[in-house]
Amino acid sequence: MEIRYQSTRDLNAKKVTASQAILQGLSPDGGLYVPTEIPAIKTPLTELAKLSYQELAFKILKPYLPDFSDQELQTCLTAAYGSNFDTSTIAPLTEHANAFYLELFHGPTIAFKDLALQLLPHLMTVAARKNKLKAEIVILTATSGDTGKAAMEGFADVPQTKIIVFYPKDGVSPIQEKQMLTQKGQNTSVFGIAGNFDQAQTNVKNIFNDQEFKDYLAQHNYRFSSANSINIGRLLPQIVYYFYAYGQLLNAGKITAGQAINFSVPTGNFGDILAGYYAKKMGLPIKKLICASNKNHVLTDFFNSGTYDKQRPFYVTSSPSMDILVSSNLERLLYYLSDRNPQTTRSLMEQLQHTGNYQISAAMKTKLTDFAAGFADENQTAAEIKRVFAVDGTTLDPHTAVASYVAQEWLHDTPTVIIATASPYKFPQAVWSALTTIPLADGQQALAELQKLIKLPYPPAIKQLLTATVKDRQSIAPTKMKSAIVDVLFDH
Ligand SMILES: N[C@@H](CCOP(=O)(O)O)C(=O)O
Repeated sequence: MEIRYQSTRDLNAKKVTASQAILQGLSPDGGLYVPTEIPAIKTPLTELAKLSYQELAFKILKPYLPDFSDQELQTCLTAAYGSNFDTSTIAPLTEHANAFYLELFHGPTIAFKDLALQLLPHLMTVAARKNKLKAEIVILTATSGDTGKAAMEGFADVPQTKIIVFYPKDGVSPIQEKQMLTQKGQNTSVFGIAGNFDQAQTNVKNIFNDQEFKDYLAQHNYRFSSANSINIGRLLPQIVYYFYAYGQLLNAGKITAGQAINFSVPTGNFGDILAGYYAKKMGLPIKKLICASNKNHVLTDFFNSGTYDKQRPFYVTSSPSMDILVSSNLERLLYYLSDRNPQTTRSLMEQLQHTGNYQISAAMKTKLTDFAAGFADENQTAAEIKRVFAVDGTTLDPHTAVASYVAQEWLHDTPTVIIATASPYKFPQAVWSALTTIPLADGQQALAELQKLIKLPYPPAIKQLLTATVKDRQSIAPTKMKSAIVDVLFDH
């Protein structure tokens, strides 16, 4: 049976094709699309290890995208993973300080989101053609720093699309903000909101579910989709690099085929680590998926207690992309923990919405053993940057440092891959202050000072940023997101 997609909350189990799920982004009932089955990988790991990133991506993604022809998928992959990455290996694995780091920051926006967002626009374009879609697709995106830029970069000037991004105006790094404010493309718009990421994400989801608004837009030939990991088309491409990391370990003789390894994943919206969970369910030998959080450790508490409680202070940290208290993709995990029970999933999500918390059953809790969890506070994050730098001069960004810190407990008896999600140049102030007590200038000077210290060449994204024209920041209240969308679409 070919894979189709159904909502985590769909009591009638209505199914859509992969291309329809990608176009819709979110299920109409507010749930998230999940595949009707997780396909087992049949090719031996030793064979997968011989493939290029593009070839591997084809093998992994093809069963999930049965309504894409081989030719269509190949074309999308060739366009997505080429000279837009600064290394032909796309996602190199390096070894430092007794651990392996999967470098996912070699794409055009120097964050791991590029691995999915360089592909999604191509998948979306094919999906629109396949479904004979005439409407213009409006990609609504909430970001805590990385997704927004990567999504705009991916969708810039893609025909039949407009992309509108909302970010917390005081909750991203200056470089992340500058990356977004220098984005080119007639179809891109970005707004800073006077609120946090959770408000941006909740409002985006509410707008998605506002039938009256959707009907109004439909009359004007617009429909919504998403570039966040709530869109299954954003999540699936992320499965690939878990297999790719494993292959690189095999090729380097660091493990033998079948040997189980850990992945430590800096986690906010739970999309990246959920892709690892899919990889494990497909047959990749993973011992623990280590969910690494920052000071906003709602997920650590959930894994350790079975209770999810978002009612707590929201901290702005040095790892802003993880400053999240409502972790969207956990909904998909709840669906699996409940043996794919949409009723249970819906009820837990409704509890979260109405009371701010929920507790999973003892039976669901027993299934959390695929995961381990921990967090690093601000001092621990800075100390980890300093520790790894002292070992061999490698500079971690604060998100990677969180995962690296949390991984230390797990890497003694099992090879452990730390997902390195961003370049340190996205967070010069945080990295600098972790490495030295000398005060750092603001703006471009900060980058130059950091480069002198860490001696890492600027990636192309940073070189471009130095001379790019910066647009004025448009700040709005979170309650004005809908009117901002209307302004963009109707050019008010
Ligand atoms: N960390 C993210 C937040 C959104 O996550 P996503 O994976 O759902 O797009 C960011 O950098 O914006």
